[in-house]
Amino acid sequence: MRFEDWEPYYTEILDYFGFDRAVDEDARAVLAELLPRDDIDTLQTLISGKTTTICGNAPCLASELDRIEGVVIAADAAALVLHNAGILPDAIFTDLDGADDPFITMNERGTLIAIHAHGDNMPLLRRWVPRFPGHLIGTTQAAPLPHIHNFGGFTDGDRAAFAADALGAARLIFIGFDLSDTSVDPMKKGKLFWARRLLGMIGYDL
Ligand SMILES: Nc1ncnc2c1ncn2[C@@H]1O[C@H](COP(=O)(O)OP(=O)(O)OP(=O)(O)O)[C@@H](O)[C@H]1O
Ligand SMILES: Nc1nc2c(c(=O)[nH]1)N=C(CO)CN2
Repeated sequence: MRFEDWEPYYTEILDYFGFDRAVDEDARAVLAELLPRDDIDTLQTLISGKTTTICGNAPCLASELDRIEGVVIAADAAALVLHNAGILPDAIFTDLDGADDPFITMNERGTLIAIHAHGDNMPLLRRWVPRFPGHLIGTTQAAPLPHIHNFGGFTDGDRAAFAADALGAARLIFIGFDLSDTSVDPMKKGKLFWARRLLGMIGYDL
């Protein structure tokens, strides 16, 4: 998705949550400075033309692992559920608030980490980015830079779906998505509302 097409949704999201665009841009600069490489070609080769399963972190995830097909992308802490089940995801999309040491192990073993910069995760960027030894890309929800990508999408799960769609996945399968989850706090409820709305834009009514 071109940034001009994403920007009206981004502006609405900023208003909805009271986030500050300038701070997102500061985070983007921090990530651009910290990121040692851009493995977008690796991610594109992985996904292009393939069935891709996007794993969200709803409580139902563990019981839906038998639906996995093709390339496996985990949204943030969904990667830990996969790791505990002995499944190595091909990629993890994360703003790092669910990151834990197994992310490093998985990255060492070949999992590409797509690290998202936003106004509320600069300390996490500084703590985690230098620790990843393997394939990495950087993402932003603000305007992209040459090596910091914006495929559209907001939460880790829907951002992963937007990226897979943009990189030419043949078909997306969603597991671990419960966008009507009532067990979540009000902030998360708002994020899941946006995840549903944005996924609808690219043809997935969850
Ligand atoms: N019921 C759910 N609870 C949590 N995540 C869900 C749910 N349904 C779908 N997801 C997707 O799983 C992703 C990963 O969730 P997780 O709680 O690990 O990440 P998070 O970083 O805390 O979430 P967020 O991206 O909303 O900040 C979410 O970004 C969301 O897209
Ligand atoms: N500024 C800001 N941006 C975000 C945030 C967040 O908490 N703050 N969370 C996200 C993932 O859900 C995506 N983008």
